[in-house]
Amino acid sequence: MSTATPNASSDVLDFVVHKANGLKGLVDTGLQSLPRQYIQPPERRLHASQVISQESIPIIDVSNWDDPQLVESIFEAASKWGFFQIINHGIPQEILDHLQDAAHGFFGLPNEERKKFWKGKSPTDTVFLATSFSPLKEKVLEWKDYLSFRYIPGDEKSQALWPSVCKDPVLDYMKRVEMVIKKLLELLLTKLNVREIDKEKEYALMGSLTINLNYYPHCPNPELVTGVGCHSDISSITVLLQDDIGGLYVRGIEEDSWIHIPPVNGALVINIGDVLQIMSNDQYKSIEHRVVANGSKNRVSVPIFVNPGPDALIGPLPEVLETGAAPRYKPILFSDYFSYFFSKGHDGKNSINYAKI
Ligand SMILES: COc1cc(/C=C/C(=O)SCCNC(=O)CCNC(=O)[C@H](O)C(C)(C)COP(=O)(O)OP(=O)(O)OC[C@H]2O[C@@H](n3cnc4c(N)ncnc43)[C@H](O)[C@@H]2OP(=O)(O)O)ccc1O
Ligand SMILES: O=C(O)CCC(=O)C(=O)O
Ligand SMILES: [Fe+2]
Repeated sequence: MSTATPNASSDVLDFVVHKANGLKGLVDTGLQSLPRQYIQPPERRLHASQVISQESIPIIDVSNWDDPQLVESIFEAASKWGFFQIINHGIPQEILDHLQDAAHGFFGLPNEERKKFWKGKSPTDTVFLATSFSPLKEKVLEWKDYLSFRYIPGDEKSQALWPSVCKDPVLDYMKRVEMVIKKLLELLLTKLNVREIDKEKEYALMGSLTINLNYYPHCPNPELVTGVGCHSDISSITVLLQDDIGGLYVRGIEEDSWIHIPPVNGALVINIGDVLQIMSNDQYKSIEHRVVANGSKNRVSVPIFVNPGPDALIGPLPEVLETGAAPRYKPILFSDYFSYFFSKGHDGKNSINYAKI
């Protein structure tokens, strides 16, 4: 059944957020032109002149985790770019393909089926469907819906309530990717003089895993909107699977320059988040990135936010300060940082100032 496209600004917010139709529901009304609610001011759009093609972020082969050169390559990429792609990580292509199919499968469900999982209505708090970033707090909405899962290994009771179209693909992926996350964190921490990740450090680095299925529907005027605005992640690291459409840009070293992260079949994009920048006292960089919308294709991407547990206290690691370096951040409770992050629209790298001394 088709529904009329809402047009007044308040109708759009009501239809998309309060009536739980999401952006996908809006696009499915047969949207011909862009509602005002989604039009970004010019200074928040990415212009072709800002994109540089001479630079690229590293692609790192991780087939041998014990290779001494690997730790150096990861250290360099995490310190300089804050972003890199990994290949030959051992997760079968079939598992990655099923995950992307699951994202399309969920967002292809009838509106009434998707709505059952809307934030605040979902049958379990370990999965919810949402839109944009902080839709009641931001000035302009982002061109994105997402289905978010909190992954707790062995939590079969709540996982039984996950949408059946994506439950198994998400769980199969999570079981395989956990080892990759642990290896990456081990290598990153080795270069910070941490010899062993004990239980306390493990909780601070990866005490909570969130996996999102992001859905960016095709857009009638992609140049006027933003898929995801300029931001850095708050995670320790983020592990992202993107499809073959492209659209993810990372801030370059030159003033106001942006570098495209090209889709590489089977690769995972890894980025350092604010938590690891803070723990490393700025040795590692959590770099701003953004996503542009596409005029003809529906893009999916699947980030895993490797986050601290909510009551972890985050600050520069003692091992990092052993050199006598002055701490640049004060200890913060991760749950406070999380709430602060979502209390406003995306605003580049400003969130980390919350923790700065
Ligand atoms: C997305 O880009 C990201 C994400 C990240 C994330 C990293 C992560 O680790 S988690 C990813 C999943 N996201 C979340 O878990 C955050 C979800 N939001 C919240 O938990 C809360 O909104 C809050 C941040 C704690 C703020 O709470 P509060 O101020 O009390 O506001 P609420 O009561 O929750 O909301 C009011 C009202 O709005 C509805 N609502 C809020 N957000 C959304 C949304 N995105 N979509 C749809 N609806 C939303 C909410 O349900 C309430 O509705 P009522 O009908 O009950 O009034 C890292 C980097 C990135 O770029
Ligand atoms: O969709 C993407 O490529 C990246 C999304 C992202 O940056 C995020 O969800 O934090
Ligand atoms: Fe991000």
